[in-house]
Amino acid sequence: MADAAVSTSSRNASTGRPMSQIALVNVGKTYRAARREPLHVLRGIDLSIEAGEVVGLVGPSGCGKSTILNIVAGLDADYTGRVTIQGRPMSEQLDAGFRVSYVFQESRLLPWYTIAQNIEFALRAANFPRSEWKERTLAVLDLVGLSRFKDFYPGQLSGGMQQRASIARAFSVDPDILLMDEPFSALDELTARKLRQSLLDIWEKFRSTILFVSHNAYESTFLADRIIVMSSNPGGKIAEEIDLRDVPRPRSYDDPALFEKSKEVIRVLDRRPVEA
Ligand SMILES: Nc1ncnc2c1ncn2[C@@H]1O[C@H](COP(=O)(O)OP(=O)(O)OP(=O)(O)O)[C@@H](O)[C@H]1O
Repeated sequence: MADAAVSTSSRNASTGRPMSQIALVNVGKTYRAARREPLHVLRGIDLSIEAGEVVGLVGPSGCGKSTILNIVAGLDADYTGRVTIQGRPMSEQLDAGFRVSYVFQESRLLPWYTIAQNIEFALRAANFPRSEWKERTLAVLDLVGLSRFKDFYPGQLSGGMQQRASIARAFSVDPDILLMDEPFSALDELTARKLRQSLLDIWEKFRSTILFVSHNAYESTFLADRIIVMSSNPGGKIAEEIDLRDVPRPRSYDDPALFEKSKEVIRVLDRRPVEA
């Protein structure tokens, strides 16, 4: 809609890129398969994520978290309702060059390319000039501690290293929106902690809008400004929002305030009152 067009004043101060507020309005999703009852996964979902905000989606298995990410990524266009980025239809914004990176639970690297070539592939797809590829590739591999492995093929790396490479690939294009589906769940806790911190360091610098899915209450509270807890009811309704904007950054896993918020997430997931 022209009246909601992105103006030059609404730009990210660090990157100069347009701001990327995401809104889902009355979004519904039904999976239909032959000889099966339709599965209504999402119904009436209203969700707004401010530009530069980090929002976590948590909820029981099968409640529709990945479905929401797929819709926001533009991978699933078969839904009802409206999804906008900065007030304009998402599909239009993606066509106009909004950069969305998606980190999945598994690395999804192209096995016939080296790690560096995988990242260059993403840079080419995002229209970065070839002259920038080498520097960007090395910079992101350095962030995830994989510089030495740039010429290795995915099959020559451990699962955790492959996942770090996929995170580097996502960061390489300076995404306006970063979507992550349990990105650290396959990693050992120490590596996961390092990568969460790297993610937040990059976010502090570039302020991408981040929407992630996690099953880990501590991870979610460490990363997020807000956590959206979804319920398992068939409508996939949003059960509660937990606000962490009052927990200062940089955060520490030892911060009692963070621990309290984690307990709150678990309480909502568990639907049990907090013990006095
Ligand atoms: N392509 C598909 N076709 C049919 N049903 C699907 C499809 N993708 C997902 N579903 C179903 O939709 C529901 C929601 O799936 P989704 O992956 O969004 O859940 P989730 O909350 O991310 O789950 P998890 O935490 O286990 O990853 C599940 O019951 C799933 O089986």
